[in-house]
Amino acid sequence: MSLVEASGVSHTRGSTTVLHDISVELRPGRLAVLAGRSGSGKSTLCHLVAGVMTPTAGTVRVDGRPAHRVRDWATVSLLPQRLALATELTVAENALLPARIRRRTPDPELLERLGLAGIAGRPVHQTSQGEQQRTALARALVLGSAVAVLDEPTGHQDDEHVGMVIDALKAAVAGGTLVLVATHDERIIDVADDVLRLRSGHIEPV
Ligand SMILES: Nc1ncnc2c1ncn2[C@@H]1O[C@H](COP(=O)(O)OP(=O)(O)OP(=O)(O)O)[C@@H](O)[C@H]1O
Repeated sequence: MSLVEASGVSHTRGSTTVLHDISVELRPGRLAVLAGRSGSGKSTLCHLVAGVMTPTAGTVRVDGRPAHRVRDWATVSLLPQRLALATELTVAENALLPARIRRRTPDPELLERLGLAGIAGRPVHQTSQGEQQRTALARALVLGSAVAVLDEPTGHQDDEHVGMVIDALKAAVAGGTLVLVATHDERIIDVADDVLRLRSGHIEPV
């Protein structure tokens, strides 16, 4: 059964149509990659699946509901390119916030897995960009959401930390999450279950 279903989706930003008639179905427990050059429409499609934008035409459904109506982190979480962390709060406070709000016990290994355990108590404004990106990634994974939408999760990571990020993605998939990653990082594309290639807003035929 598909968890994310986009049907006939087109999207216009300003005066430009940036996605053209996209139809895809994605199942739970998969690592799905949106690959494509800069400007091909990856972030836009991520935002539509995460429900923070609504398509100009067509429908995006998550678990049978219009994506923009979901608004529940346990159903769809998002790692945006602009991380939207609370910089006065600590790494752990940011990463674990969704669990705290829902009174859920977070996976005790999550911060360790992402190399954040040693800086868990440090305010985010005293951390590097790569650390901040992994903090926002932990926040997207902490609830074991049905769908985790991750926009360029390795954009600020060195090789060692790319390995950690990939391990965290695999752990989420093993737990049943549909992980949807926008990336041009071949190291993630290599381990993906499904690869959707975007070119100028069109899905390329496989
Ligand atoms: N706020 C905006 N207003 C108008 N056009 C936009 C806006 N944001 C993005 N676009 C345009 O939409 C198209 C798709 O952008 P998008 O950010 O989805 O691409 P992307 O594949 O994620 O790129 P990148 O890898 O650089 O993040 C691009 O042509 C871009 O110029």
